Amino acid sequence: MTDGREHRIEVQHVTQEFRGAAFRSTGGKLIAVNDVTFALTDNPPQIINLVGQSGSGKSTLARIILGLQKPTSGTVTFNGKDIYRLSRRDRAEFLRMVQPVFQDPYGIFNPFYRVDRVLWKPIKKFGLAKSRSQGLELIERSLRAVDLRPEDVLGRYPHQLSGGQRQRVMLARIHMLQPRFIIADEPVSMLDAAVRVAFLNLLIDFRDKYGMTTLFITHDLSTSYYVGGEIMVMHKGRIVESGRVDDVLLHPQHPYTRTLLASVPVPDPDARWRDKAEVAIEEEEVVVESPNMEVPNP
Ligand SMILES: Nc1ncnc2c1ncn2[C@@H]1O[C@H](COP(=O)(O)OP(=O)(O)OP(=O)(O)O)[C@@H](O)[C@H]1O
Repeated sequence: MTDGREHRIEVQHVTQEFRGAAFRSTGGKLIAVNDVTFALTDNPPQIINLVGQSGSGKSTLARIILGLQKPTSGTVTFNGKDIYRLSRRDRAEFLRMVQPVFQDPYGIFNPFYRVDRVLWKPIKKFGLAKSRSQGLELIERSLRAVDLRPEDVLGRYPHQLSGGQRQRVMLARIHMLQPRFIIADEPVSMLDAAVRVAFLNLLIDFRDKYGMTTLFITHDLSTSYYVGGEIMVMHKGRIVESGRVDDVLLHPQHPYTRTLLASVPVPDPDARWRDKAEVAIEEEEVVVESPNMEVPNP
């Protein structure tokens, strides 16, 4: 649970270059992330969308923020400390407080083990329970919090669950850990529309009930429109436009944002999806008082 203080991730002038023969046409290197600066805070908690087409650098940036890939230059700090130079103790705190959700968590599940293992691991690693029965109680509570019935999940192997159930198990894990930040990289792109909405509602719930801030990475503008909040548009490694979702999507300023919007397929005439999107944005306007991102002009 939150300790009442503000937690902050600062991404400052982060650049990631990749070098290799594959990039011969661009001088032997590719700048996947180009001088990106912004801050995430859990005060107030919110969902910040990071959108851009395939190859724009979103996943690379996510990996850098998660501490999985040290950038070529620039820094990422968590509560003021460089995440690539943390002490053992601070790193343990960072690993608990900043949790990933990936496109398909299948890679995180070992196909030879029951899914229970993914839920027991954080309990052991972070000492979340004093006894087996307390651990089981925590697991069951977290599964129910993400609308999964423990009896439908526990004791099963990953392939025996649907993609939506596997993603919810990852959210149950997050519910147990109560991190301050979720870095969600295309978490719903493999889910069908109904399951997708349910997953997005849980992220919104996590923000409202537990004060978690999510960096929500997607190439799909309609999901950004649904979750609302803030949005950053990424193009060729740079953040080219940012602001509130409704402002940016309804009144795009940057030509790339306009192109992205123009490439959105005509929406499915599913009136419920549309209605919910509008309601979500109206609610956002009440909940979020001020933007908490600082993004430089391109
Ligand atoms: N390890 C790597 N080595 C070389 N090039 C890489 C590496 N990782 C990513 N890239 C390149 O960096 C660019 C940005 O990739 P990245 O995966 O961050 O984009 P993305 O916006 O997340 O795209 P997608 O939505 O398709 O995942 C791409 O051109 C990609 O090919």
